[in-house]
Amino acid sequence: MLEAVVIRPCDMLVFGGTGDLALHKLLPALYHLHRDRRLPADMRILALARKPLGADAYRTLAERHCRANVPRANFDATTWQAFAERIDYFAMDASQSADYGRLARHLGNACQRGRVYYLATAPGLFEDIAAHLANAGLAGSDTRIVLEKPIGHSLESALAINQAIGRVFQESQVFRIDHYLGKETVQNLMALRFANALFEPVWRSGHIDHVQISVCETLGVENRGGYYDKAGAMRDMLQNHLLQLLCLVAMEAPVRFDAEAVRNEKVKILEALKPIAGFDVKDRTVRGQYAAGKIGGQEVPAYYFEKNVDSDSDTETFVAVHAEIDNWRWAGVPFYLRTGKRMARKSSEIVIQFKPVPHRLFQDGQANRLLIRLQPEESISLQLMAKSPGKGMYLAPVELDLNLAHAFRQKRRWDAYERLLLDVIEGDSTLFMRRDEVEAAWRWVDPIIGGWHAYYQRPRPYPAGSWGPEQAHSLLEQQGHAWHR
Ligand SMILES: NC(=O)C1=CN([C@@H]2O[C@H](COP(=O)(O)OP(=O)(O)OC[C@H]3O[C@@H](n4cnc5c(N)ncnc54)[C@H](OP(=O)(O)O)[C@@H]3O)[C@@H](O)[C@H]2O)C=CC1
Ligand SMILES: O=C1O[C@H](COP(=O)(O)O)[C@@H](O)[C@H](O)[C@H]1O
Repeated sequence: MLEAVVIRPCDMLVFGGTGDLALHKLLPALYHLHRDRRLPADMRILALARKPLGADAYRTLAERHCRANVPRANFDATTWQAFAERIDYFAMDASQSADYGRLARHLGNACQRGRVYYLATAPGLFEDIAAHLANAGLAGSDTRIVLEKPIGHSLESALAINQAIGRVFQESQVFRIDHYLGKETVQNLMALRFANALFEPVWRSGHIDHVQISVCETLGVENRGGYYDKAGAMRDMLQNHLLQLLCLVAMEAPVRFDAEAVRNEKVKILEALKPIAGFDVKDRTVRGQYAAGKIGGQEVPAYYFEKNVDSDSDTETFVAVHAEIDNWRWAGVPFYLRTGKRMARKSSEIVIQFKPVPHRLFQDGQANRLLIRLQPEESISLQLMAKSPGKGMYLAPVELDLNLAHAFRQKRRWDAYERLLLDVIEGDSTLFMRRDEVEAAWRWVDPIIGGWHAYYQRPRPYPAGSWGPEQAHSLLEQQGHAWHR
């Protein structure tokens, strides 16, 4: 079992402090934790990036983004002032070793304190940052490092990053973050499966017809075109978030709820994924790219007109995969995964479609369905068949609803990053990806990307505001299934 290393008092250094992630997600999450008195009282936050900014200018930038990203009712000037006193900024080029000497001098006595390094930068910088921190004597046993996804862009690059990080930090100091694991409903999926006796007997191929995991966004690539055009939906979303969701649906019950036990079970699922390579790639995957269309009544441009995107780009903004898990529990059960940008509605959900009853007594019966909704609202509902009132046995589906926001309405819903940042500070890596998980995920994804190149086909266009390319529907129709709406 991993020992959680207590590193208080500790500071947090955010590489990429001027970036989209730091300003939109990390600082608002830290603000909320500060407001709820969850942060160590003397914890300082040092944002790092190349942009030459003074600490005050950075605090002004941070305040603007926190005001925009924290619900109005939770933001007040007094709390902000106290939070802002924790924040400092240091301009440096993270790829230059000389800048780490300057950083050590800037930290001064704070060098004696524990530190969390949050790498909110492109993965291309991870190896340099780890090596330079070590050379500058800034990577002792009282430090932790948080790596944002995607870890690399292929198995080879992920191995190189993991090795470089492993040369400097013990695995127990490394936190590979996947913010989907911090979402309440995702953790509720584990509670549902492993704290209720009801589901386990039917949670298997004998009773489950198929599983759908969909993460549909209405957003385009916003101001992240430069990064996204090199990544695409497969590396940006499916390799990490969707495969993590699949693991939580499919894994065996861990013997304990701790980092090693949970991650041991997840990695078994990733290793049991049936390889998709060669010709199978054509039959079992669909890639798409959004064309011009309308979202919420507004005209939006095609992907290749987005800022910092190549005008001839063949990057996919949509991907759908028919996956299978080669183990006793799941043999023969299709797992359909789908994610895309600029789709008809923001909706992230997991659908567990049960098989029909073995012998039909009534005319109009439908098989049961469990719907786990992550976004926009969090809910879990089980569709059952019930008799419609009146004469005759006429059946209709009814929902047994667990509205989580309503059930726990007295409690503030935490953003995923709040929960995960606190876990890092407290040294709990249960909801973070272990090195072998990341590598197993790339081992499965790489041949699919390889197949796309080998049997080259441009991504199928789909109008912005639709549910993806037609071929994504055929992928399920071939098996007698359809995407849940
Ligand atoms: N944005 C999001 O919602 C999410 C992002 N992620 C991941 O987080 C990471 C960062 O994403 P995002 O914030 O969107 O990216 P951005 O491009 O918005 O930010 C990159 C940051 O890195 C800094 N940076 C770049 N090069 C250097 C350098 N040589 N030295 C020091 N700082 C540098 C930039 O500042 P400057 O140019 O001033 O140096 C900037 O602060 C990516 O890996 C992404 O996949 C993960 C989940 C969600
Ligand atoms: O990691 C990422 O996630 C977001 C979607 O996150 P969500 O919590 O809003 O569902 C996605 O937009 C982004 O491209 C990706 O890098």
